[in-house]
Amino acid sequence: MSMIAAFYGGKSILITGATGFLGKVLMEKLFRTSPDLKVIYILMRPKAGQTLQQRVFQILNSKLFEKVKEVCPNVHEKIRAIYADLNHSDFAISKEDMQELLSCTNIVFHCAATVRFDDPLRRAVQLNVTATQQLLLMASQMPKLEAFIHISTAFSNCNLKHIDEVIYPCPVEPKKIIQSMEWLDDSIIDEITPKLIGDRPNTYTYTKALGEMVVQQESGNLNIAIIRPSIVGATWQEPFPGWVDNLNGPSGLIIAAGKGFLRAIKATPMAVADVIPVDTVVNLTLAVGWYTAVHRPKSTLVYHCTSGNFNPCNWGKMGIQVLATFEKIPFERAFRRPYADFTSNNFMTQYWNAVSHRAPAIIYDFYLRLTGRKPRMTKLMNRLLKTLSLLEYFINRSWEWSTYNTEMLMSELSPEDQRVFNFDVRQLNWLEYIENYVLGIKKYLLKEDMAGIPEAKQHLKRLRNIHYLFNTALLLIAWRLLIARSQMARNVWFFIVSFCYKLLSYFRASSTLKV
Ligand SMILES: CCCCCCCCCCCCCCCCCCCCCCCC(=O)SCCNC(=O)CCNC(=O)[C@H](O)C(C)(C)COP(=O)(O)OP(=O)(O)OC[C@H]1O[C@@H](n2cnc3c(N)ncnc32)[C@H](O)[C@@H]1OP(=O)(O)O
Ligand SMILES: NC(=O)C1=CN([C@@H]2O[C@H](COP(=O)(O)OP(=O)(O)OC[C@H]3O[C@@H](n4cnc5c(N)ncnc54)[C@H](OP(=O)(O)O)[C@@H]3O)[C@@H](O)[C@H]2O)C=CC1
Repeated sequence: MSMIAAFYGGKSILITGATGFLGKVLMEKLFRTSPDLKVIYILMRPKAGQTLQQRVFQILNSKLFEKVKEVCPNVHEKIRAIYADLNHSDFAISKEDMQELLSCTNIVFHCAATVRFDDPLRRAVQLNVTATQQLLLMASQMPKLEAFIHISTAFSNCNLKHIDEVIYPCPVEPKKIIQSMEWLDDSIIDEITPKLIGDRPNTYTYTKALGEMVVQQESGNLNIAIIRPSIVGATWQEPFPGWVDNLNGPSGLIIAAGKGFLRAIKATPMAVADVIPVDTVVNLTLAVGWYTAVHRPKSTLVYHCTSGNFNPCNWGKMGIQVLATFEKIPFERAFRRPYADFTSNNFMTQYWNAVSHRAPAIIYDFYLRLTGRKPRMTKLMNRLLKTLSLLEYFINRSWEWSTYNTEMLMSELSPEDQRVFNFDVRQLNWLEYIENYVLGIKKYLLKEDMAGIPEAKQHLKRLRNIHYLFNTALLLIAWRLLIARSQMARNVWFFIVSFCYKLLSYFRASSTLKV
């Protein structure tokens, strides 16, 4: 019997960010392994014209929850969607709901965050720092609370090369940052942002570091732990391999490469691709929840959930395997044949951006205009280039994360828990994982049918022929222009033609002799 699964039985669990990538997998695993849990409260907001109930209905009826419905048929009754907007000072939770949350919650998993790299500092602080502070304040009023688990990121201290499982201080106190956001106007905030984030690449990593400081400072008597996952990727094993539902991290770029938009990328092939499957993060999170509540460590423990020092894979290997998978499982209606290369210097990056990204987009938009349609490729390409520039920082560096606490926890688990809540990435086969990841993107993100693979292959063959035809035509035009302008080119051309003619005559003569 799994001790961790038994621990969550009968518990009232509060999850923020339950509608996000990580939150959904966390809920799924909780229901599947502890179907006797009492209730999961999810703090959520209506979105895209959907009410809370419609959003919950959609999640529970998705493929991800198919197994849950077998083991926990009354799962609908065990989810309590509570209206909350973490951008509001008191989360805009009703009095009655707040009363219930405060009096019943046993465990809190705080997953909600803005993970955008380009968010203005004010927005990132509100969600990643102020909301964390407010949630901790709520937690301190929960008499039955056993553990508070805060999800951070392994990149919160990406300005360092070696990162320990400790909370590093930022130069300006989070409380001061929160206060200043209340009275500074947007233009001043924009001006001071580069100074505040210092040698971090964006407001996301900076505010996640501030969030950790808040957790440390406001922890009081709470049992708290922090989990720092690296780049969260598709599921490895559970509930099935390859599940993914958003474009963050590598997923968006895999689509861009598979559809033939992305042809070159500024990346260091030998840099470690510290991707971690989302189900591994969830297993560690649930194990940490159990350990924190049951063993009550004296201080706030930080757990790195990374793959690099257990089972490293680099971007070069990942890129090659992604491209190899496209051969077997191509995406439908590709713009160009998938082929991408890593470039290492700025000049080559600019060159490939002009030749392989911008020029084809301009030509295609010109074609769309000619055929009376609305041009869209240049806009799409500009977005892709913006995304590439934001991700560049992470694919040209390697980090070392120490994992003492994570290894300690692994050794504390019973063999059964090690199996049910497996977070040992030494067992991960990268080639298999990447293939399933690409397949998952095709099925669950692009919603493409596997029956369309022969047609997709046929389409790629047509694109290859168009490519050859285009290159040949280009070569001939260039050559024709050269001949018209240069005597030397004419001489070379005359030499080649007469040489070919002689070669042909020779073969013809020798074949006549044989007969
Ligand atoms: C040798 C051969 C080599 C061959 C190589 C070829 C294969 C390539 C495979 C290798 C892949 C390598 C990939 C490396 C990726 C590394 C990522 C590292 C990240 C580490 C970060 C730390 C981890 C974390 O803690 S946080 C989680 C990560 N967070 C993110 O990833 C967020 C990033 N996203 C953003 O910040 C924004 O969404 C942004 C700025 C990218 C776009 O903002 P914008 O306002 O312009 O657009 P949106 O409204 O958000 O969306 C508009 C449009 O774009 C689509 N989109 C959104 N995100 C992405 C994305 N990441 N990639 C592509 N497209 C994206 C979105 O769906 C919208 O589309 P619509 O059609 O308009 O709906
Ligand atoms: N994905 C990754 O690669 C990594 C993620 N992490 C961390 O993991 C956690 C989860 O990330 P992930 O699941 O990928 O992120 P998602 O963007 O998929 O999910 C974010 C969640 O936060 C919720 N949220 C955002 N703003 C608000 C708000 N104002 N009020 C209420 N809820 C809000 C979203 O709700 P809604 O659906 O309504 O928008 C959503 O449920 C984050 O803390 C992130 O920093 C760490 C390392 C890597």
